[in-house]
Amino acid sequence: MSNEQPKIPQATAKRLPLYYRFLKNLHASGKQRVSSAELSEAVKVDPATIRRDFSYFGALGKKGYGYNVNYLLSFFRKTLDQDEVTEVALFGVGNLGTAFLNYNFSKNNNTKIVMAFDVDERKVGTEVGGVPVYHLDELEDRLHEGIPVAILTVPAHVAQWITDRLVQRGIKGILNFTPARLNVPKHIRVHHIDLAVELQSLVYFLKNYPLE
Ligand SMILES: NC(=O)c1ccc[n+]([C@@H]2O[C@H](COP(=O)([O-])OP(=O)(O)OC[C@H]3O[C@@H](n4cnc5c(N)ncnc54)[C@H](O)[C@@H]3O)[C@@H](O)[C@H]2O)c1
Repeated sequence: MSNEQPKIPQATAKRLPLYYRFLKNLHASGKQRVSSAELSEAVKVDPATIRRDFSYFGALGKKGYGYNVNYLLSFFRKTLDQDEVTEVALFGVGNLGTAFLNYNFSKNNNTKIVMAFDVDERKVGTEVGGVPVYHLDELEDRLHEGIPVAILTVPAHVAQWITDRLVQRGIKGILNFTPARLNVPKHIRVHHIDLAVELQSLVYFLKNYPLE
């Protein structure tokens, strides 16, 4: 993100990709403006929050007019660095890893998995979803400074070992799908994703906070 951008709260920043995707579709269908009520319906965020979020972007909706789609899109593009692709490396081309490589975040065009690593000789040297799979032994040679993010879809028992090597190589962020809790220096950001926890949480909310 460029330094000229105003600082926006983290909660707002998290909603940006949601807004961005919806506005891109609106733009593609030829719409010039959108109301906070329409946006709210589409992205499931309440209109008051949308108005507050958008005020950080310098977009003040006009009564009876709504927001200018082009203005918002160009703001989001700059803020999300859509023009600058962040390259990502993936570790572990198994069930989960293969699915990610085939998907390759095509809807979210500012990130791209550019290489993958595995130790299985049947996978090394192949391409999955157009992404080359290298042997883990090649990590230090292949992983260069231009790749700040890694996705871990390896067995849990090798996760910390690979993480230590990634840290040595200057990685900045790790998306961890393994159940292992990773130890990293303070300046490295780890996001842990656990589908079981997400599912449990959904079931809990269904039971305790039924909608309508
Ligand atoms: N977070 C979640 O919600 C969630 C859901 C399912 C699975 N998982 C976890 O994700 C991970 C992957 O699951 P999966 O079902 O794809 O497993 P998998 O066994 O299908 O795939 C693991 C892959 O890692 C490779 N591998 C093994 N050791 C390696 C190493 N040292 N370096 C690089 N690659 C190595 C294997 O060859 C294999 O291709 C596991 O840790 C699993 O517990 C997480």
